[in-house]
Amino acid sequence: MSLYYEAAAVLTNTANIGGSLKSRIYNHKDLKSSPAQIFALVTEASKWSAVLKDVIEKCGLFAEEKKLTPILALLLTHDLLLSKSGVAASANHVLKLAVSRHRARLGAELTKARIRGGHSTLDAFRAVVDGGHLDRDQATPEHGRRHPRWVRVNTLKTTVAEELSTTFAAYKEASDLGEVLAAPGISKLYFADPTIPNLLALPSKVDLSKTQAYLAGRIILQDKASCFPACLLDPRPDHGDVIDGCAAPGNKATHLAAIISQRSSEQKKDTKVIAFERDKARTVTLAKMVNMASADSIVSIKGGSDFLTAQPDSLEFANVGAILLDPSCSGSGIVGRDDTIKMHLPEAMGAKPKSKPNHSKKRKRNDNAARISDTTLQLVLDDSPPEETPVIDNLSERLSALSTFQLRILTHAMQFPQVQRISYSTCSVYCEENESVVFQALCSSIAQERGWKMLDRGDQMDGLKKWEKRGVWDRGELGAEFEAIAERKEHILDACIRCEKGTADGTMGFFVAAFVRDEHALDIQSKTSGKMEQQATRDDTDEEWNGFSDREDAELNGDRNGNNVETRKKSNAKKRKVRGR
Ligand SMILES: C[S@@+](CC[C@H](N)C(=O)[O-])C[C@H]1O[C@@H](n2cnc3c(N)ncnc32)[C@H](O)[C@@H]1O
Repeated sequence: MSLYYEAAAVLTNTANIGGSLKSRIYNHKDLKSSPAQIFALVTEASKWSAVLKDVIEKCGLFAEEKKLTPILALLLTHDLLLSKSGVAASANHVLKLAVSRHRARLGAELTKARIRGGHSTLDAFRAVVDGGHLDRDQATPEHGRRHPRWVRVNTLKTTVAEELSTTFAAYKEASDLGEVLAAPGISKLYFADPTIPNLLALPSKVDLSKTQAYLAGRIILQDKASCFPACLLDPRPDHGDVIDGCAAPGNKATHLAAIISQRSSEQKKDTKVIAFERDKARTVTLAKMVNMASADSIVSIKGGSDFLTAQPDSLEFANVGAILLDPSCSGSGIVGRDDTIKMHLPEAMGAKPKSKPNHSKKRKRNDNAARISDTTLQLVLDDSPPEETPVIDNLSERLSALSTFQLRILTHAMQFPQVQRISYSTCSVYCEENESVVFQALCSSIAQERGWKMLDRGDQMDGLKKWEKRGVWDRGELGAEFEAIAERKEHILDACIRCEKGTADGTMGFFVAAFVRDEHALDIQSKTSGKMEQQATRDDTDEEWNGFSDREDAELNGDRNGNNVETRKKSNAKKRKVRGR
């Protein structure tokens, strides 16, 4: 099969592989042409498609060439007029003949388009197309405002200065985020984010997926809002280990690792991130990401493990002082991706295209990678793992189930005796999953008993303190169930942080809040546990010791404080009756 038939088959997805352009090409086992050649042909032709559609239609190609489909006509016309090596087929190949017969008329139409656009030469025209300036429509996503390509520099492996002088050496510094948002999608511009350290904003369509920095895990593609939780949690060496309760694909876990590593080395402490992930398949992605980010020595993965079954009193977590929770949510804040290619397909005058690509009926539910209409074909370029998949069906039912689960996981985290800080985040725009969960958690018996309160705005890291979008309450008067916090409502909302999608901030829709323990409550607890510990040790001397079981052996190995495991286990069991909701 020729290069053109194969490229058209990839675009119409006849092999039913689905997913992004890259996965359709690179996961296709039977291609005769080189995948790189097909990828280059499709992406180059898409850049020119707004011009070529016009050229082909004005030339009336379909009236004479009945065998050409719109996609084939576009790909062949591209190579005939714009590729240095011309159409990649033998001189008498049926496809080559179908377009080369019309070379003069097609060429004349391209010249007219060039002159109409005010480009003096084909090279000048090419520079404009390559710069992404041609098609405003192509540069602007459906939600109206452009979304930057956010890049977190992984300080476990490199520094911002090093990346600016290598990966981004050809990039110019923008004066503000607005300049990045207004620039054509593939412009070489960057803006260093003032809120989050080591974060850069680039124009939306800059493709970094083939750069050494991306392939080696020196840079991580992570939305600005998704960087808020680790910064708000602000883990310090004296907090001890940190749990990430819902970790895959691993953006926040690797971000935590980077922050911890920087601070531990400053203070020579050896802290780690314990990353829970319930889903086995997503655990594989998490492990890959942790490895790629060189975070293996800091992040310990508990794959296929439900955080809700983690025992707060277990010795394994005795050194845990902070927990990051980013549980499953409705995903309603997720922004549609901008890294798509769009092909404008030619039509015969007054007629529909002869061969329509695979229609949406055949698409899998929730497959956002490809969208097809009669005149345009749109495909996501590559498959970076999403943090969350948006809920589409039965939203109100799902919101109720999600918020129940979110509250459960948050109050579970509040039960860990040594934990001093918790961050709670969602990529949801709904109050039910955000402020409402925070209010309910603060009113829970465990929060009251353990002295959990909000991390006040004034105590948040500098960039987040200055962030203007704060919590909102759109559910009217607070009911009796919130009596315990009614007086502090505004104060609590001011401690919550929101990001809105489709604004000049360039973020997705997001929510994050952090909780800390009242110093007084911590004091009381440590005195109480000290007394209980002494009592438990006295009790233990009266009991017969039967040696360690396998599980206890494992726990012994995990006891980083070198304490007697039996003593600790028994005393822990007596310490407290944990109460959640
Ligand atoms: C929103 S995603 C987390 C994104 C991640 N924090 C990041 O930044 O890359 C939620 C993840 O939590 C996992 N999850 C949900 N409930 C869980 C539980 N009870 N215990 C552990 N993982 C859970 C889901 O499988 C999913 O991978």
